[in-house]
Amino acid sequence: MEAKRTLPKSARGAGVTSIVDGRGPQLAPAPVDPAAGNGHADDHVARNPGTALDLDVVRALRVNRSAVERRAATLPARRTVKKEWQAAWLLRAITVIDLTTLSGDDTPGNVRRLCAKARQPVRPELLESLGVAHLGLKTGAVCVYHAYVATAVEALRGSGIPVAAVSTGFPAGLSPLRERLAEIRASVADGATEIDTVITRAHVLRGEWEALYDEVKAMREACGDAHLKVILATGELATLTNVARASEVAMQAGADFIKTSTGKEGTNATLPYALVMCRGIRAYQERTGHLVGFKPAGGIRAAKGVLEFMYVMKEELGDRWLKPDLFRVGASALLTDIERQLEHFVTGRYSAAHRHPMV
Ligand SMILES: O=C[C@H](O)COP(=O)(O)O
Repeated sequence: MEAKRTLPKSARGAGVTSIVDGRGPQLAPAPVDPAAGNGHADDHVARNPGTALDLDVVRALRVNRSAVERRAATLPARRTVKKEWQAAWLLRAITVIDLTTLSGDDTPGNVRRLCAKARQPVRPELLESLGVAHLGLKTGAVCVYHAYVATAVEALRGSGIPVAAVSTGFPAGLSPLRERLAEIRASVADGATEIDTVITRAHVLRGEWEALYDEVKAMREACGDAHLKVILATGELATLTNVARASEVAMQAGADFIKTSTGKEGTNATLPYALVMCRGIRAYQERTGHLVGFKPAGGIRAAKGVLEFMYVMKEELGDRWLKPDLFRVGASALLTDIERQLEHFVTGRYSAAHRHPMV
């Protein structure tokens, strides 16, 4: 009979509470113990209250594109995780996925199936083989259009999985501000506890930082207790300096997370955008003491790809930013590849993607 592989004890283990720095060529395992931060309710940082708009800080930001691109190009080669450590990191990745469906042909049935997948992201027999069936692995959130918030809330009841809504005239965000704010309030009223909003890109392209600050601040107010993820649509902001400045303004205005993309831009999440935004988060924390989360989203479909974003988090912000309250990955199809990789780890064989349907 074929021997199945499992995770090493240290990657499974109760009591593993942080990702430990690897001294050798490999990273140490990511913790996959719920006590190490798989939970949602019990592991939240204090919210970023924002600050007054500080234009001196915003205007002083400049990004050297070629330096950032060089760093982004070397990062995946310098950091790799293999075999059982990779399986452990992929299990960790599942806990930060905002499992997303944002299609014109979404239906209540699709959304319910996606929610079932969020509750049980990996087939039970695979989790058994990996020795982690007891962990109650689930995704970070389910992310849908406002129209499906109530459906998702109902389907996820009792699971502890939050529902995130893309509100504010997603993806272009060009409807009148009062309508965008009303949409946020409606999503919160329907039970969304996380709101992903888009910004007016023209404010960034024209350097209208006060207008951007006021817009994000109004969105934060409309969210109430719901957490605000501000989508910058980085692929439409023209320069990395604009990405850095827009990140800073969004954080000053009270963003709980800054997020790269809607998934609908020509260029979505990339490592250079992630580097610039994570460095902005670090500088903001050093200056104000407030912690802001990061969410790369759009076009992240391969297990290898999500690991690269995790390396950025670990290198630029540290282990604290690898938990769901400060790190999410917005993705509609990534889970399929992660499950395939886990199956390969356990059985030595790849299965067809259609054996891991999302909906
Ligand atoms: O926020 C999430 C994105 O819209 C998902 O994009 P994706 O379909 O390319 O994974």
